[in-house]
Parts: sequence; C-alpha cells; structure tokens
Amino acid sequence: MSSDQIPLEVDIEGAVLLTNPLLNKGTAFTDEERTAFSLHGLLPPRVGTLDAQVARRLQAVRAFTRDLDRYVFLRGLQDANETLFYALLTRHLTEMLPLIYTPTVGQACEQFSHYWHFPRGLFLSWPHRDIINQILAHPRYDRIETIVVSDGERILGLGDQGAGGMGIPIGKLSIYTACAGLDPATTLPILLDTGTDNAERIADPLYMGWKHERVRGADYDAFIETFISAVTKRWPRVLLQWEDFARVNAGPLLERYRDRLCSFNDDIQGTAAVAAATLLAGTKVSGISLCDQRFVLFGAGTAGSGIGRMLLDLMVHEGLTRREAQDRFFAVDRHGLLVEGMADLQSFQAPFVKSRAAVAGWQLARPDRIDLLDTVRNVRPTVLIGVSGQPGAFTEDIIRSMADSVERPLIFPLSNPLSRCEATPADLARWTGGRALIGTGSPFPPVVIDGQPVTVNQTNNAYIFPGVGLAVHAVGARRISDAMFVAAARALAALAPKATQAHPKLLPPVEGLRDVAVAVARAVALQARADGLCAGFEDEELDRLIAAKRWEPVYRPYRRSR
Ligand SMILES: NC(=O)c1ccc[n+]([C@@H]2O[C@H](COP(=O)([O-])OP(=O)(O)OC[C@H]3O[C@@H](n4cnc5c(N)ncnc54)[C@H](O)[C@@H]3O)[C@@H](O)[C@H]2O)c1
Ligand SMILES: O=C(O)C[C@H](O)C(=O)O
Ligand SMILES: [Mg+2]
Repeated sequence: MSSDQIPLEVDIEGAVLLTNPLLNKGTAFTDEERTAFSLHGLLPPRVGTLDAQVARRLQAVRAFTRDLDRYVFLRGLQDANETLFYALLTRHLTEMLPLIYTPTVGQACEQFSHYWHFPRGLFLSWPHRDIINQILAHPRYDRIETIVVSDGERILGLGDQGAGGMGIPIGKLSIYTACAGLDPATTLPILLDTGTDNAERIADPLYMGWKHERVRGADYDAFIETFISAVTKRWPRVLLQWEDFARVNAGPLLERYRDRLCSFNDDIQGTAAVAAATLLAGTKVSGISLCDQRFVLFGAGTAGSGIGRMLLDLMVHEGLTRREAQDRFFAVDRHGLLVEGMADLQSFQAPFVKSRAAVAGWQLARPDRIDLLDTVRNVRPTVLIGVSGQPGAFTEDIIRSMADSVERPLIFPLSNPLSRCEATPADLARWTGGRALIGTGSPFPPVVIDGQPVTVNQTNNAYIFPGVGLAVHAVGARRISDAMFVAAARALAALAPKATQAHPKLLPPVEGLRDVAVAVARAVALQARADGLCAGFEDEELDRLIAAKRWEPVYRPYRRSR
C-alpha cells in the first residue's frame, strides 16, 4: 500500500472539517467519510473526484478577465482546500505560476488591504513585540519547519508595501510546496510589521497594517533580535528564508544571523545562483568562457551584490586572480559607475568599485558622471544584467551599442514585476537582430525571431530556493553555505537544454520546476555534506531522503480517530 492510501486519523467533523484547508476535500469526501464525519447535507450529494475538482477550478480561473481576480480566486481556494489548490498548481504550473507568484503577486501586495478575506500566516507587529514568544507558542505551529519572512519594505521593484508584503512569503511558500513538495502543514509565512513609509498606504483608510512610519535603527534591530530569538527557541532546526528586505537591511541581517540559524537571503543568494546558472548556460551558446566575459551590472543593490560576488567567486575558481576577475566587472548604480571617492558608496559594493585610473581614458558624454551608456560604450560588455527596478533603463542606444561588439550578447533584465523590467524581450530581440540571449525575472510571452516563437528564459530565483529548502530538510542541514548556492547554480546550468538550434533555451521550462527542485536538492545536499553541515549519508540514500520529504497533492482516505 502506498503511503497515500494509508488512512489518516482525523478527529474533527462537520463544518469544522470543511473549513480546515489542510484536511478539507470538498465534494471529494466519499459517502463513507460523509457518514463518519457528519458531512451529509453540508455538501451537494454527488461525490466528486480530485480530477473533476481541478477541471472545475481551472475553468473558473480562466473565466476571469483580470489576473488579480484570478489571484484572489486562487488564494481563496488555497484557504479552502490546499490539496486541490496544489493539484491545480502542479498540473498547470506554467499557467498558474504567474498568477500566484510574479508578476501578479506584486499587484496583490499593493491591493492587499482591499481584497483581504481570510488570515494566512503570521503578522508580528511592533506594537505586539512583547508577546512574540506567546504567539509562536500555540500548538498549531508545532509542525513548522520552513519560514519565509519579509518586512515588506522592498516588494519586488514596487518598494514599500508594509503589511501588504505578506503576499510574497505566501507566494514563495506556495512554490516550496508546488515545486519542492514541502508539506504545506510545515510552512509558515511571516510578515514583520514595523510600519510603512508608503504615504499612499498610510493615507488609505482600509490599510490593514500598523499605521506608523517605519521603525528604524537600533529599535528595528532589537525587534528582529526578539523575533529571531523567539524563532530559534521555538524551532531550533527551522529553515528561515529572508525575502524582500530593503537594501539597508538585507545584507546585514543575512550576515548577522546566518550562523545563528539555518537561513539564507533569497534575493542575494537565490538570485545569484539563478543568474549564474543562466549565464553559464549562455557561455556554452556564445562560445565565450566565463573568464573571457566582460560584465556590466546595472543596479548594485541587494540582488546585484549577490550576483556580483558569485560571479567573481566563479571566475576565481576558474583560475583568475580576484583582481583579474574584478577588472572584468563594472557596476552602475543610481549615481553612475561605481568609482572610488564617489558619494554614497556602500560597504557591500566595495568589490565592484573602480579606481579612477581604470576609467581615466574613457570617452564620456559628461565629465562628472559615468552613466550606463558610457559604461557600455567603453567596456563593450558581453553580459548586461539589470537588477535596478528601473523600467526602460536598457534603451535602444545602449543595447545597439552593446550588440555592435558582441555576436551573442547576454542580456538579463531581471527586475520584477513586468512594470519594472529594464527592457522587454521583444525590444531586445529587435535591437539586436535576434542575437541577444535573454533572461528576465518575470514571465514574458515568447518573442518572434525569424518568424519563430522563441521562449524567454525566466531567470527567477524560483529555480533555486525550492531545491535548497528540499535539500536542507532531506539531509537535515544545519546551516547554508555559499558553496551550496554555487552547487545549485551548477546543477541548474547542467539542466539547460542542449544548445543545438540558433535560439537555444538557457533554462529548463517552468513546467519542469518540480524536477529542477530535485536536481538542485541533490547537488545542494552533497555540498552540505562536503561542507560538514549535515549528518553523513550514503550517496545511494540521497534519492530516498529527498523523496521522503515530498508531499503530493492527493487525497488520503480518512478514518475517525478514537
Ligand atoms: N529575477 C529574480 O529572481 C530577482 C531576484 C531578486 C531581485 N529581483 C529584482 O531586482 C530588483 C532590485 O532588487 P534588489 O533587492 O537588488 O533591490 P535594492 O533596492 O537592494 O537594489 C536596487 C539597486 O538599484 C539602484 N538603483 C535605483 N535607481 C537606479 C538608477 N536609476 N540607476 C541605477 N541604479 C539604480 C539602487 O540604488 C539599488 O542599489 C527588483 O526589481 C527585484 O524585483 C529579481
Ligand atoms: O519574487 C520574485 O519573483 C523574485 C525575487 O525574489 C524578487 O524579489 O523579485
Ligand atoms: Mg525577492
């Protein structure tokens, strides 16, 4: 008997059972179950199947005209019946992912206080900071193994969304379950509500968060410390993913806590791994090795510094000195190219700052600033990566200039959602005569090149974090090293479809994300063992350990517990 057929002991009945999203089966409760759990009369009489339920919900999703309405409908389904929600998601991943995740989740965060209907996850707010331990103590959280936490300050490229940022942890954890197969009963989205500096939210009478300017500095740090202390006390072995924190906090929080609990920052480390993987696959197509590329990074913030550091490490690993690797790397932020002596340089940007001598002979449009076009003209990059949240920043001039000096330019406008992307794939294809190898953070429709539709690679950290989480739980990793993310990147790059045609894909398709999670998990688990971060296991055991952590969205039979 497979584990899915082993009856589950259930001790609730009637409407209470039907309103428990982890146990509800809706019309699929059998006649025997309806008798055993006092459900007759509460459901229409015909017993349904999961297949029929998926078909019913799918046609309902498709009947809406706006994606935000589809999102609200799907979130309602998640709150009503998680098995059905995940069955629908996993069977129609390519269609559903953009609805429950990027880009629609961005709009959902902005509109959070307007469509909200049911609580999910935990809101831990500044006014309640003294009772965080008490809140976490409830037995309903006994099984928690994975947390995604945000404070809502940098939601995609949409800025501060305050409490509405909760959409992001919910969406990320939905992907953990849909792709990595983590049991939804073990996941917990958390929003730390320390206020918002978004004037529109504060002015909105319906805004549901704490109406107060953001708490900052020592008070903020103390709040986070209280939170992490409570988390580590309650769940010493939990996996915690930091998500969508502002630049000022993202890096420092990762460094402060990565040795205190099993944690990582998805925007820094997950993004670096997916960008590196897309790039490594791209080098195979362009025929230019990693160490021979010239990189321009646009937006040297959280994601940019993570990508930059991983690329420098990879080049050093391939044989360059750190200095040689840095010489190939140019970073442009809001005040232009990062050059020594510039105002507002951040410590995490240090590896990417150029000496004045390095740019001394450059031709510039104006003497006091080196902008992206200047940088592209002088560097003649082979790789251009955007993580700036600035739509339209990759202009026709810039892209044509880049394409003049490289046959297959690698161009990755990674900013999310669609409205924040540095350039559309259609424009990039047009301006480069179809030669660009493109990766975007958000999903775009295929571009037509030489009359053929070409899939746009979705260089999104959803290719990485599910596999990392799966590995952590499969082998009980205590901490997450940078090498584990490098292993994830290499494993993903190895899954790139073979580069046979003129427009090869650099990433496996989104519908394959479940298999991607397993392949990434294998590599990450092996690296965790090599780094001494988990208990030992035999190679032959690994597939079984991974499979054991995978929950499938199917209905198990229920038996009344005595
Ligand atoms: N594809 C993915 O998987 C992925 C992952 C993480 C982040 N992102 C996207 O990347 C973007 C940035 O995220 P982040 O966490 O790095 O944010 P961030 O705020 O930490 O960094 C953004 C950086 O862009 C800079 N910037 C702002 N305006 C600029 C301008 N006009 N010119 C040049 N630089 C400018 C900022 O100064 C900052 O350093 C967001 O849109 C986010 O959605 C995508
Ligand atoms: O959420 C995403 O789609 C990717 C990334 O984590 C982001 O912040 O943009
Ligand atoms: Mg993010």
